[in-house]
Amino acid sequence: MCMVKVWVEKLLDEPELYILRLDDSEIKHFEAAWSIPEGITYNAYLMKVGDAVVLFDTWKGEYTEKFLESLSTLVDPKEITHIIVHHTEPDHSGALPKLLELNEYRAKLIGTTFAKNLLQGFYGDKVVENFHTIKDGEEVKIGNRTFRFITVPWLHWPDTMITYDVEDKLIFSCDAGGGYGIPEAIDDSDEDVVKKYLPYVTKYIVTVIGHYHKYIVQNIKKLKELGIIENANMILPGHGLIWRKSPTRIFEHYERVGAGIPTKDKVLVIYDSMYGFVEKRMSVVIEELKRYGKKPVVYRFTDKENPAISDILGEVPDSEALVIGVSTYEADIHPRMRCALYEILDKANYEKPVLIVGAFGWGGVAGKKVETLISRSKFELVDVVETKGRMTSEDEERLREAVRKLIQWQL
Ligand SMILES: Cc1cc2nc3c(=O)[nH]c(=O)nc-3n(C[C@H](O)[C@H](O)[C@H](O)COP(=O)(O)O)c2cc1C
Repeated sequence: MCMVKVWVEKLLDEPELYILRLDDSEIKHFEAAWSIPEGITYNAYLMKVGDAVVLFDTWKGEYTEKFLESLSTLVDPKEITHIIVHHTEPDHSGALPKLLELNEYRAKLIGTTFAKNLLQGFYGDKVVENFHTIKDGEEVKIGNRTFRFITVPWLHWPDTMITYDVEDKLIFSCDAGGGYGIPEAIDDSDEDVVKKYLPYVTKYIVTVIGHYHKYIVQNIKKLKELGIIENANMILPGHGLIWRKSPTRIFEHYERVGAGIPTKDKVLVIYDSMYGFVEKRMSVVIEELKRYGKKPVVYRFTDKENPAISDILGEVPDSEALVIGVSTYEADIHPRMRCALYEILDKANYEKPVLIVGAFGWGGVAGKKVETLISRSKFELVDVVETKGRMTSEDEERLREAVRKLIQWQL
C-alpha cells in the first residue's frame, strides 16, 4: 500500500490560500535519472478570490486520485475557474487531464504558448481547448486580484513562467525556488528544517536546472529588476518549502548556486580505484590539501562504495576546486568516473580549477582523456599527474607539488 503523506493546509485567510502538498517518499530516481533517497514533494496551491477559484499546478500523474481527493476537501472540482500552468513537466501537470474531465472543461487554463503546445503534445487537444496564452509581463484580473505572469525560460524548460499576485505580493514560482527532500514543515520558519533542506535544494538545482545554470542568474536578475523579489511576502514553489519568514533567501541561494560561489576551503575530490593504486595517490592529495587548511569532500568509486552521481553533482557549485582521480580502463576512463565526469561537465560546468591524477598499467590514457574533456569545458586545468603502477617517491613529490599549485590557483 502506498504510504505517501498529503498536506492540505490553509496559508492565508485573505486571500483564502491553501497548499496541497504530496510527500513522494516512494520515488527512487527523479526523472528516472537522479537518485533521491531524500524524496521530493509536489506542491499545488488553491486560491479563492471573489467568485474565482484559482488552481496553481497539480501533482505527478501517479498521484492523480490522491490529488483529486485532497482538492475535493477544499472545493468541488467543477467550481475551479482558472488553472495556472507554470510548467508542463508531468510532475506538475500529470493530474491535469483527469481534473479537467471532472471540471467539465470549465476552467480557463493560463500559461505560455510553449506550455499550451507541450500540454497538447502530452495530453491531446481537448485539454487545451480553453487555454489563454500569456505574453511576458501580462496582467490578468481574476476575482479581485491582479496576476502578473512572468516568463522565466529555461528554468528549466522553454515553457516556464511564474505568477506574481500583485496585491498580496506572492510569487508562485513552480520549479524555480524548489528543492528535493521532504521537509518536516510547510515553510521556512524553523531554521533547523531550512539548514537540513538547503543542500537538497543545491542538488535539485544542479541535477534539474544545472544544464541551463546561466539562466538561473539571468532570470533572477530579471525578477530583481522588476522589484518583485525584495518585496515578496511569500515564495510558493512547486517543490519543497514555502518561503515566508525570509522570502529572498531561496533566490539568494539559487543565485549562489547558479554563479558557483564557493564555500571557503572546500575542495571536491572524486576518484575511482579498483585495486588501490589511484587511492594511494589520492590519500597523498587529501593529506596535502589538509596540510594547507583545505577541507576535502571525498567521493570514491571502489569495490565497496558506489556514490550517487546526483550527490556528487550537488557538491560541485560551492567547491573551490576539484581533484579528479582516474584509472585507465580498457584504453578509456574508468566507467563510473566516465559517467560522473560526463554529468559534471553537462550539469555543473563551472569556472573552477581542476587537478587530474591518474594511474595506469601499460599505457595511460584516462588522464589525457579527462584533460581533453576539461580543456573543452569551463573548468580550468591546473595539472595532470598520470603515472604507472604503484606510486613511487618521485610520483609522490610530483603530486604534492601539483596540489600546492592547485592551492595557489587564485582560490
Ligand atoms: C579491467 C581493467 C582494464 C584495464 N585497462 C587498462 C588499459 O587499457 N590500459 C592500461 O594502461 N591499464 C589498464 N588497466 C590497469 C589499471 O589501469 C592499473 O592497474 C591502475 O593502476 C589501476 O588503478 P586502481 O587499482 O586504483 O584502479 C586495466 C585494469 C583493469 C582491471
